[in-house]
Amino acid sequence: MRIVIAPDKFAGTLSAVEAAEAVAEGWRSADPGVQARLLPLSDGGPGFVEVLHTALGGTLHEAEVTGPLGTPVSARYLVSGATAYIESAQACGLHRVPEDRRDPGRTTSRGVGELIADAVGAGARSVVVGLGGSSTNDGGAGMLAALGAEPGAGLSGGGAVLAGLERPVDLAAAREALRGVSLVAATDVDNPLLGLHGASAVFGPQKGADADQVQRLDAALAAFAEATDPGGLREASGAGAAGGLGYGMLLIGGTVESGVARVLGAVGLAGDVAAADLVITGEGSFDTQSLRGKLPHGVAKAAADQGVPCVVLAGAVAVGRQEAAAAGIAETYSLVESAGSTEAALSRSAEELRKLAADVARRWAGARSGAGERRDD
Ligand SMILES: Nc1ncnc2c1ncn2[C@@H]1O[C@H](COP(=O)(O)OP(=O)(O)O)[C@@H](O)[C@H]1O
Ligand SMILES: O=C(O)[C@@H](CO)OP(=O)(O)O
Repeated sequence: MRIVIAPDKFAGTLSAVEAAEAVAEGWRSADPGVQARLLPLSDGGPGFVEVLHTALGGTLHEAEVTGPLGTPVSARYLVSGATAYIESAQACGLHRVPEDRRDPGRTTSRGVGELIADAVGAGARSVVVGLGGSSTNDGGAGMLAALGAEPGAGLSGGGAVLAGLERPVDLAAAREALRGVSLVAATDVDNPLLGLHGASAVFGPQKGADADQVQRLDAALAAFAEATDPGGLREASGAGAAGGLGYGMLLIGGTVESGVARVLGAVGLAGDVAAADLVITGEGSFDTQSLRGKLPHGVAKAAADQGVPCVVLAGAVAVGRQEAAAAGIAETYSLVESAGSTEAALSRSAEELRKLAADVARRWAGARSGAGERRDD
């Protein structure tokens, strides 16, 4: 039996690499003859650099940059050929901010701009920035300031102070810094910058904003949009990704591309799927969002395109059997169910994922030999 194990991270408990390894170990324990191809994946959020490095090789560069709260953090980006892959969450991710200090009015994306400048300085002609898992809501203002936008000081203090911007922001130096460089925002978030579906309203609460702060942050981003772009970039799909970092990148000539498509293409998923009997994917929470372009959906589609069955092993599953089947997913399995409780699934995630994978392996082995029966959980 040949299987491809291609999960996203289980946010908060397992990186994509750890999840893939746990599934492989569990499966092998029940089916030692299995040929397993491990392809841990990312949609541009946390894990982006690690999974691309695993798949592509290349050189990791380390840089000390401004963290989300203004203190330095160490971040790594990948250089493969003339392309640099930057993971914005390494510079300004939510996981970088202790829970009691979460405040999307204060956090800055400045470190992302410092990483872009570092990569361009190292000779990159193409810079792909993975967006997601951010702690920020500053429209990419900090990133732009690090690349030379003025007034720099007014742009690096987080999202809230943007409300006080009194004159147009001068983007000439930031655009000049990227002359001749292709800049790509890799994300599968299609939200605009502002309003009901914008960065503040949709992603502000997970970063610590209450309803009042969401309103204030949205107004501050509107002031930033007035000071930066009289045109329609604020409406663009993906402008609202990573607290508006998508918008900031669009302002300096960036384009938005699907992070899932970028990663699946870079790791060559289609070729591995074609040679497999079964594809396994997964993530922390497999819900209706997952069926709207998130990573497991992309993997399931790649499997369906080649007529290979796909199963999902997730922390929690909130997708019905029919919905999953319509997305080309044969079976879904939940760690919360197999471990017996959310607490157990969260606290013993690797061990429980190994056990679940072994159980699924026995069912598939049984089904293949005609002696067993598969069922959807
Ligand atoms: N081991 C686990 N067991 C159960 N649920 C998990 C586990 N790990 C993560 N989760 C759930 O998944 C959620 C994150 O969802 P995930 O799909 O990984 O990320 P995102 O939605 O940011 O892409 C967490 O908030 C948590 O509720
Ligand atoms: O960083 C963020 O603001 C959001 C959207 O880009 O990320 P995630 O989808 O990982 O919650």
